[in-house]
Amino acid sequence: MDLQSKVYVALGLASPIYLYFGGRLSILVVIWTSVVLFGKEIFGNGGEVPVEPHKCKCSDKNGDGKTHNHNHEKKEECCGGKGTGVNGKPCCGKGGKAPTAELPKFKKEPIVSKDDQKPKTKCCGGKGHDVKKHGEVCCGGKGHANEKKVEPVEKKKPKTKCCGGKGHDVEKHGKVCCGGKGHDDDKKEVAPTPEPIVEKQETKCCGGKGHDVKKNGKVCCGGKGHDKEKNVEIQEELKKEDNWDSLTVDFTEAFKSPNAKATKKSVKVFSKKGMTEVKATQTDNDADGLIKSAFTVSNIDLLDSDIYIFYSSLQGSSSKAGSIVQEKLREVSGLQRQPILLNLDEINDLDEYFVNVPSEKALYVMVVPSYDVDCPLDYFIQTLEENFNDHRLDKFPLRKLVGYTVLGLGDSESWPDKFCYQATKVDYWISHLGGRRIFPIGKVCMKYNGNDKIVEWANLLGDLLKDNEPILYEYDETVDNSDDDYDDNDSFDGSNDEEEGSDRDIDLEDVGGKDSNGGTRKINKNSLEVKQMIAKDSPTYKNLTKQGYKIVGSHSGVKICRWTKNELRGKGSCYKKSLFNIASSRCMELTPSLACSSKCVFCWRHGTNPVSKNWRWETDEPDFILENALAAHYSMIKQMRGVPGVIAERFINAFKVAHCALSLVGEPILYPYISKFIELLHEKKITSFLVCNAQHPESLRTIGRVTQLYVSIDASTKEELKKVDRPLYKDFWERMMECLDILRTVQSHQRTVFRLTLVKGFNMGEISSYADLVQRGEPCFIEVKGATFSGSSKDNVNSLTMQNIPYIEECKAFVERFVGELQRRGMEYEIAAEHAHSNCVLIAHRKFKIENKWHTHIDFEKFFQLLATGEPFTYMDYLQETPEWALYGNGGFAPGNVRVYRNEKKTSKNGEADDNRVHPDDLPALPVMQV
Ligand SMILES: Cc1cc2nc3c(=O)[nH]c(=O)nc-3n(C[C@H](O)[C@H](O)[C@H](O)COP(=O)(O)O)c2cc1C
Ligand code: SF4
Repeated sequence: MDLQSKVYVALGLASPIYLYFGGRLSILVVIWTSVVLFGKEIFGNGGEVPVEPHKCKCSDKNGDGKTHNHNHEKKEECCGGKGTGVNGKPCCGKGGKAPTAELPKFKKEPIVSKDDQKPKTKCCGGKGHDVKKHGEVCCGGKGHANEKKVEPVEKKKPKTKCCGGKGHDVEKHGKVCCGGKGHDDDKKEVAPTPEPIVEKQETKCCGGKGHDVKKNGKVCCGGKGHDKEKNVEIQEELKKEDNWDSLTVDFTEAFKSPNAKATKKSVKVFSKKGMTEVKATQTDNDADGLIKSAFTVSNIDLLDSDIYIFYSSLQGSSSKAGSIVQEKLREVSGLQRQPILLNLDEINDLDEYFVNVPSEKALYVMVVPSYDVDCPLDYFIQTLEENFNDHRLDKFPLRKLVGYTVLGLGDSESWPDKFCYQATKVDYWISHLGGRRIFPIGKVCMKYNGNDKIVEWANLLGDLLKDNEPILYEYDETVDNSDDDYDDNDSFDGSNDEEEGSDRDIDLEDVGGKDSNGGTRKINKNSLEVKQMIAKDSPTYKNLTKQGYKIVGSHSGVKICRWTKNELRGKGSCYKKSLFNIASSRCMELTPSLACSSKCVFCWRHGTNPVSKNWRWETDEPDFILENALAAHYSMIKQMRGVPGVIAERFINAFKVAHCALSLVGEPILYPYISKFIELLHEKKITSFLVCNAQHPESLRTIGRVTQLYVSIDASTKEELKKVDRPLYKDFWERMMECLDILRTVQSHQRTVFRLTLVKGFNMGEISSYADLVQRGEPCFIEVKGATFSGSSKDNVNSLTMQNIPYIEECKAFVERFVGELQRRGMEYEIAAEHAHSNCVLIAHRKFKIENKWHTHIDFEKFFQLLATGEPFTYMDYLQETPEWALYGNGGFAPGNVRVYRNEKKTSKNGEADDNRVHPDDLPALPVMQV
């Protein structure tokens, strides 16, 4: 009953009594009625008037603007007549529990978030609490200030914390300090509008224990309450950090620490001349929380540094970003030397930069994208990690740098959880290798206006170079073993999630090894994540398919080469027809590993394919690969049916693959089930021609029966091999030597071939050293082939031009000198066969010259018969005579084909006649090099 009704009832009862009994009795009746009807209002809860049901006179606008009287089941549920509910609930308007159906009333309030509607707040008991956590303002221990809760500012500022009466900052908390007396509403009304950064930043008080700015996103108050000025400063910084997406980040302010030199502890200070340590005295300035004893300070003149900008790129944006940074830094006045731009993926030996450094003033700028699929950067990160865990190396090799910074490119919209995660990894490992971060990691979303943000970042970096303020370096050996360095920046996955088990909780696992200084080194588990080698949505996949490769599963590939097509059309076969009797139209080129452990200069890959020293990807089953590879191969053959000149008989036979060239690109022997795969080939009566890069002796040793086993010998000396193959292994030469020993011993029953790919200017000099290798490996054959031109890439510092492609005469001259040297040493090798069109010549051991006739060809039927017996056999058991046309001097053009001569003579870049070389126009866009 509302107040008005109660008054009417009281007057109604009192009037007739007054008329009959006079004034006194009527006054008594009025008093009694009032007690019954207004008991609670008049006497409070302690009155003797009825308690059940509890009555409440509620002055609230219950949506209808009227005053209400209502009952509560229990008096604790009463709002005390204020018109609001208790325990954070709205007023029920009727007494009793607040019905949830009334929530729409609050939804009208734009300031009420979903969180506010959930009755999950708990009183902190006067200890002060976090708004974000509790969803309301602190009541100061006096009970919840309900009116405050509906204040717009309060609702929009759900994260403010009560300072517990110690005073706090307006800007940080979005309101004026209440001075410990409870929050002043008036002041709150004039509080600034909510900052998005505050909403995102889950600041927590450390409880006076002190914490790190970067880690917690703010300056420590030192337990004395938050310092206004510092908070404002950091707030600004956070605002900027929050704008990673748009990268309007003025890092320079964050780095200009006016008190940096003033602490009482003695810290390392590097003089302007190089990195000589000098003593510096610090005054007491620890209060700003930035300076720790572990920090080092450098005031080296960055303008005098040698800047190296490294980039890694799959689709070109990081390459462009690297150029932008280079250009912007060039504009920095006072910079002593021009910045150097380097493609990480083309660096022959990463150790030259990441174990040693190129100069004592080197400053590295790392421009890196992120890919959640395999990309060349994976190898770089793996290398940094391996270096960190390599006890043979200096513990902090990158301390020799003046400093470094990382610019990450990514896409925060499509990969919000992994935004620029690889940039974070690069930053992490460089800092762990001793690098000093001179500028915060930049993270640019390239989705919209990425290049503008890069320019901005580069300009800020340029400003920093000119800035004379000393720089506090976080890194020192004393902080080396902190396991939470990822916290220093964004979380590992790009989020600030503090949930347990989130990616950020990087568990640095003890791998048991001791570092060079006796300390235990840690390894990061996440960096060993297993990816697909060539994921379907990866740029590498697109790149390969564009070039005509069919990707099988996630790491294998097939492609039909031009010789297969040529033979189908009766236009000639490949050199393997001349040298070994392989029918090109029935040959499938396949690799079970598109990744390689080398980066040969003559390889078509130009650094875009995965590289690795070992297998680190998801693995497909061998039978899956074979079935799908055959299907893919046949689908490509099928496409040839409409091509003019296709010979029907050859076309039909092409659907019965007889040979498998396990070369194509990549390193087939990297695939862990290579022996099983070869067995499956043999079961299908498909011969196996396996080409290895002589870098995996452990696999070569255990490889099963192969029809023909190749080892690539791309150079005869250690220096040349490094230049030509750019192997990933540091002990590449020793590995090659071990492979040669294996051919001579363990695998001596196999039909072994040395494959030499001649590249002018790289590996055509040292004949005598080649002879040494032959002496060591004792191969059955030596196949010498001029490199073919695979196009060049501007990023590939070692990419070849036509000048590096030898003529057939040059190849022949080389072979003749080579054989002369072998014979001079008493080794029984001779030139046996050739395929002039491919610039290819075969040297064979004299044991294949039976009754004065060369037997370099293979009897395939015999091979399978021998295999079926299960008995041991050797290469001598499945020989076939080499036909006349294939012998050296006869050109090697297979009969049954019509040789096509070009009308126009092609010329190379320098205008020289090019008729003896394979012209680029003869080749697919990026042709297969070694078939
Ligand atoms: C297959 C694929 C995966 C990607 N994964 C991520 C990722 O995990 N995190 C991220 O921030 N960006 C990711 N990106 C976006 C790229 O990092 C971004 O486009 C970058 O600019 C590419 O640099 P690049 O052109 O130098 O290769 C991915 C892009 C592609 C195509
Ligand atoms: S040519 Fe072969 S061994 Fe060399 S990088 Fe290419 S795939 Fe690897």
